Amino acid sequence: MIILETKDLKKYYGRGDTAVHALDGVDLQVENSQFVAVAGTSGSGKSTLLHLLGGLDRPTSGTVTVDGKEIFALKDEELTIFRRRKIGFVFQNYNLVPVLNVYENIVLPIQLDGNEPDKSYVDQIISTLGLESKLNNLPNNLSGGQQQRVAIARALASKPAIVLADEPTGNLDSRTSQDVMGLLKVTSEKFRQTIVMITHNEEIAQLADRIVRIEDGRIVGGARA
Ligand SMILES: Nc1ncnc2c1ncn2[C@@H]1O[C@H](COP(=O)(O)OP(=O)(O)OP(=O)(O)O)[C@@H](O)[C@H]1O
Repeated sequence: MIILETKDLKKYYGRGDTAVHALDGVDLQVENSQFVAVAGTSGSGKSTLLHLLGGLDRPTSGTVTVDGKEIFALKDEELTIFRRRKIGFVFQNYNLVPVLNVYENIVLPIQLDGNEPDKSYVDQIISTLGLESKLNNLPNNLSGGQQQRVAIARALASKPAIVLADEPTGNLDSRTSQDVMGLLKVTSEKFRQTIVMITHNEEIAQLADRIVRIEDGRIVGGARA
């Protein structure tokens, strides 16, 4: 089943002759429970693509369909709710709330949506990511790799349709990067979680199930599921 699809997706910054064609007609399909890396050099359009897949920005033209819903047909408020329910984000700089402990951070998006966490599912995620002994810690007392594991747990906990990861190992040393990548792969398999990760690092990209290559705002390899 296709869980994520873009059609002729374009994002231009500016107008006329000086416009930057950050994305220039992207057609992409991602199968449910796949772990996909989007790889490309700096300025190729990776962040622009990820922002559009997550509904954080609107395209110049084209569509993004997540779990059967064309997201840019939604009004801003509807899109905010859809994003909270259907998309988990993992950022390079973790984006944890410093005054909340690890457990509170993990269940925060579920509570913000007015729901109770599925305790057994959250417990499975916590144990898979090896965070059982850290649940009462504040993020500042954790290493970078541990903080990123918390961010991954938070992204997974609400069972989103897709997890979008923006250079998730960008702030980590190479050994910790390998650990975090291994955990992303394990969680994708164990929880049948679709993950789309952007990276400029070829070694990191190689650990995904599939590599989509982007150059100058166009997909040049791996576009089809
Ligand atoms: N807000 C903006 N205004 C104007 N141009 C932009 C804006 N955001 C991105 N761009 C341009 O769009 C192109 C694609 O940028 P994008 O950030 O998507 O690339 P990237 O592959 O994520 O790069 P990096 O790996 O360096 O983060 C680049 O030429 C960039 O300069």
